[in-house]
Amino acid sequence: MTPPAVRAERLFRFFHSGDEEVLALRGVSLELAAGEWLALTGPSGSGKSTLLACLAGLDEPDGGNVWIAGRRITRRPEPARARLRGRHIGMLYQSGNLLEHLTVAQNIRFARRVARQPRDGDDVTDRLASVGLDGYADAPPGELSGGQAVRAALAVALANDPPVIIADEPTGELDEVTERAVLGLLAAHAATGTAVLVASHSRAVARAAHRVLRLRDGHLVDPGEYQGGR
Ligand SMILES: Nc1ncnc2c1ncn2[C@@H]1O[C@H](COP(=O)(O)OP(=O)(O)OP(=O)(O)O)[C@@H](O)[C@H]1O
Repeated sequence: MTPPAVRAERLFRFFHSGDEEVLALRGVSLELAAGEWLALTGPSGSGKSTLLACLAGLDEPDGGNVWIAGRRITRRPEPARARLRGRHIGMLYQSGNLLEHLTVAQNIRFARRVARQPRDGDDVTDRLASVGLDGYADAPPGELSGGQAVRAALAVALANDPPVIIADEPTGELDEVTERAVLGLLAAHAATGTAVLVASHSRAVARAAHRVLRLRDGHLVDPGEYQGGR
């Protein structure tokens, strides 16, 4: 049987802030199948970013484990986590994952280098066309509009052709029309078998996703109450 694209089992994460202990995740378990698009919602501070960081191996949970395509990414040294992330996960952030001193095309090629992808897939023309950015290969990120920057960031996140996309509030700064276009791109990727996990406050994201999970105070609220439509 094919393992889930993402599986998390009883994740705990604590932070110390002065004398206080913050329980950012309190036993979160979830599964995401290939081709499934999951929206993660919840109030500010409920643990969404912490959960995404633990799933992507950017942060190590204090308890529990995460498997990406059947491979455990937790309890491993950072280089091993980075290798798994490079091979299996595309990360998309609100603040963008573009290096300002490189052009859009150079950003994509650099992301492929980091993920140890072969050079023969370095032609970025198709990649830019697939996110609606034909003709922007030589543009520096600083000259892109907000919507174009998110599209470019998506092309960078997809540079390693990952089976899993993890996005933290990717449309937070976009107008409705541009947000819809970006959600359309994510939907298209889910339709080709990519697992998509998007943390967002946006109702449009929750409406577009196949399934909605809601975090509150570091744990998932009864999912039955929050099923979203396709
Ligand atoms: N590095 C850290 N050190 C201390 N506390 C932290 C750290 N990272 C997160 N927290 C705390 O953990 C809790 C969850 O934070 P997190 O950023 O995951 O929430 P969030 O749901 O993503 O919020 P938002 O929607 O505002 O981005 C918060 O109480 C936050 O203050």
